[in-house]
Amino acid sequence: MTETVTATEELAPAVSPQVRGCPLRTVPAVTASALAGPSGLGTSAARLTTQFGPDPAYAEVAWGDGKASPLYVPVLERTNDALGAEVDRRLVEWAGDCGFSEEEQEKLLKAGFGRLVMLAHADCDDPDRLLISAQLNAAWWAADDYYADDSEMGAVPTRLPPRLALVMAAMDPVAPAGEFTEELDKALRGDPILIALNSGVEHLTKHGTPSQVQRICYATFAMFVTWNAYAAWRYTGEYPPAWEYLAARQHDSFYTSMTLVDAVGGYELPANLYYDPRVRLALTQAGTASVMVNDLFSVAKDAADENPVCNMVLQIAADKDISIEDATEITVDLHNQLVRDFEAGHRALLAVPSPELHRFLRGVRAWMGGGFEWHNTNPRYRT
Ligand SMILES: CC(C)=CCC/C(C)=C(\C)COP(=O)(O)OP(=O)(O)O
Repeated sequence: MTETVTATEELAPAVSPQVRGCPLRTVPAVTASALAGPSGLGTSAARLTTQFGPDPAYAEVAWGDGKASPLYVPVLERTNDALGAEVDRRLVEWAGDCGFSEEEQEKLLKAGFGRLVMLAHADCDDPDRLLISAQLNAAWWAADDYYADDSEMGAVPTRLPPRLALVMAAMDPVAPAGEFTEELDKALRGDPILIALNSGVEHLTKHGTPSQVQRICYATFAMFVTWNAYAAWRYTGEYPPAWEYLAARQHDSFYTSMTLVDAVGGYELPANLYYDPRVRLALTQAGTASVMVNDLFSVAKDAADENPVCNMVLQIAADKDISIEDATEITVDLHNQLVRDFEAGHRALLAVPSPELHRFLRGVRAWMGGGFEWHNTNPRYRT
């Protein structure tokens, strides 16, 4: 049984838990240490870092065209081009079976989601298990592009919520309901994205536990609430301030991808450890940091859409009326702080006697390193 740190034990002194008289549940002090100065669970870990020097698992790395400040990222743990190419080959074959056109299959191959998962899931050499992650990531990305973000690919803000409701039905089977089931099945078989998500979950079901499968479903459904918020913002043209976008982004992040770390690795982090507030915090830090990398690389693409896509750099530039370059620097700082907070939280969690937890957190760290490498070398983000 894991020791659980309660919110009240860990209240951050600099963050008021009272807003208009309502007590707020706050995060454990691992992150709060960054806001409130040295106190709490993460502090001794942070001191260890200063005492023994920098952790060699992380480095400051130049990115993009090299003009902005470096990103502090976990070092890449594994690269294996042949393995990445094999996962990509299987992924494209599967995409054809799902009904994606040849042109779409070619785009998929170019995006290199097989390479992404080869870089990110450094503890797995099995192309079939890696394929689970490639399928789900490719399908999430396809839903994001075709339904949510890309107007040229058919994304329409007012159509997004009902489309996402059908995606949920594709991932999490609806109970049989007589005559209504027939029409639902027809709809679920009529769209390659729905077929892909259904098939990706089915593949995961063969290798993962019921708890892992539902974990992935519910992380995806939480992500969809954020997508609906973006759709409302883009429809009304009333874009959110950076703080509100960042809060929403927490549930629309590579946290969703990281939910697959143990299933792909062939083990299970038990649910009560996975959802321990300290672990949850570390995972949200890692997921948000990784998606800040995505925002940094996507600025030009996101700004170019006829309904500009929400992006941390763009929101900060608009909020503060500053240049993209200055907003980029603020986003780099935010990213680097999130990674350092993850690093401190990870170190503190090494005290928990669970080999699965240690493997999982290392896997999450590797995911961050692989995700960065993929973005930094991917044609999708070249302007
Ligand atoms: C892989 C995954 C969880 C996808 C869901 C949405 C997501 C977090 C991204 C695709 C990344 O965000 P964004 O939509 O800004 O990505 P692109 O800039 O379009 O690559």
